[in-house]
Amino acid sequence: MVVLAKGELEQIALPAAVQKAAPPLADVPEVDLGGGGARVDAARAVVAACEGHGFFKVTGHGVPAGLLARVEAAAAAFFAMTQPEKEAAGAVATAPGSPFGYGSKRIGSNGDLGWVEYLLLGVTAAAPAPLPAHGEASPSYSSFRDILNEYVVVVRAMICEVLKLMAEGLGLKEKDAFVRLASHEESDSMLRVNHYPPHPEFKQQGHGRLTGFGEHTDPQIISVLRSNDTSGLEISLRDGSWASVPPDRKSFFVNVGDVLQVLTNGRFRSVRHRVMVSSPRPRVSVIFFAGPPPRERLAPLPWLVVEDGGRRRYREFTWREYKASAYRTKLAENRLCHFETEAD
Ligand SMILES: O=C(O)CCC(=O)C(=O)O
Ligand SMILES: [Fe+2]
Repeated sequence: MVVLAKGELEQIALPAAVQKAAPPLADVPEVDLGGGGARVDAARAVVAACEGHGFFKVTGHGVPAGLLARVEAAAAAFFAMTQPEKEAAGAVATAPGSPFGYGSKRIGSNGDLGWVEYLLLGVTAAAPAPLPAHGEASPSYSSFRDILNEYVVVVRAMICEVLKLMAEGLGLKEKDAFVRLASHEESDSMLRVNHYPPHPEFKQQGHGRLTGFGEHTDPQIISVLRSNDTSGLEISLRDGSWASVPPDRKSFFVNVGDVLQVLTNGRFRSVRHRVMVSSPRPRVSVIFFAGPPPRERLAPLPWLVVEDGGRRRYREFTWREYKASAYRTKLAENRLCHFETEAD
């Protein structure tokens, strides 16, 4: 269970002005991967969604419901362990000083706080066991890791399919422009399992909503999220207002990340999102962040620069450089602005 000190609670509880619940997102864009329609239509739908909200729902993905249920149950069992057990299990999954492992309330190392606890794991492209194995890990972490390994393999396959559709929909000659980054053997991907404990009773003090995970964009290429049926995810719309995403445990949700915004020269939108906690039920989410290899040089794709009238909106940088820059900033900061080119 997450326990908060008094000062921390003040940071996580929201000021009265933002206590009002965000309205539900009326038109969640949906892409059916099930082969029901023409491939060209799915490719067009993916591109339209990435240009619009930078966010869409994936149905017809073929990931067995039984696997999703096992992941959810194993995550719930992991977070139901005692605090010392979680810390011990999370610590054996990582080397000291790394961002990976179990964390509670503190999101990253720059002072961001949230009503959340999580397990963050590095994922390599080497199948079939992408997550680290440790002989001395606790039994509950070992079985959780095995289930997550299975999950990573099927979700990565789905991500590759989505990335191919994006290139097709954009009419790129290089059909593997995106997928080669996520399937490269050195791809720097991560898996985060988030647990938002039920909202504690703070009503007497006037706190109705807490920040679960503060607003941010995801730095990678794309992130693919699956959650239980508890709401909380909100996305920022182009007019700056927030909309809550109705949960759907049968589907996946895809966020465009910063890298994809750069590769598409700003045509796709890296979506700002956050998680608000107001439910008496816990929220459990699992997010796969598909990142490029650390040494990969990232820049707008030439064809998309031509289509944009020759204006190149971002300078070239490596993923390693971008990550180093991102880790120095607070969650909510705009990180891409440091890599923008001057407007003519
Ligand atoms: O837990 C969620 O539903 C989303 C969290 C998130 O945006 C993240 O971990 O990057
Ligand atoms: Fe995120």
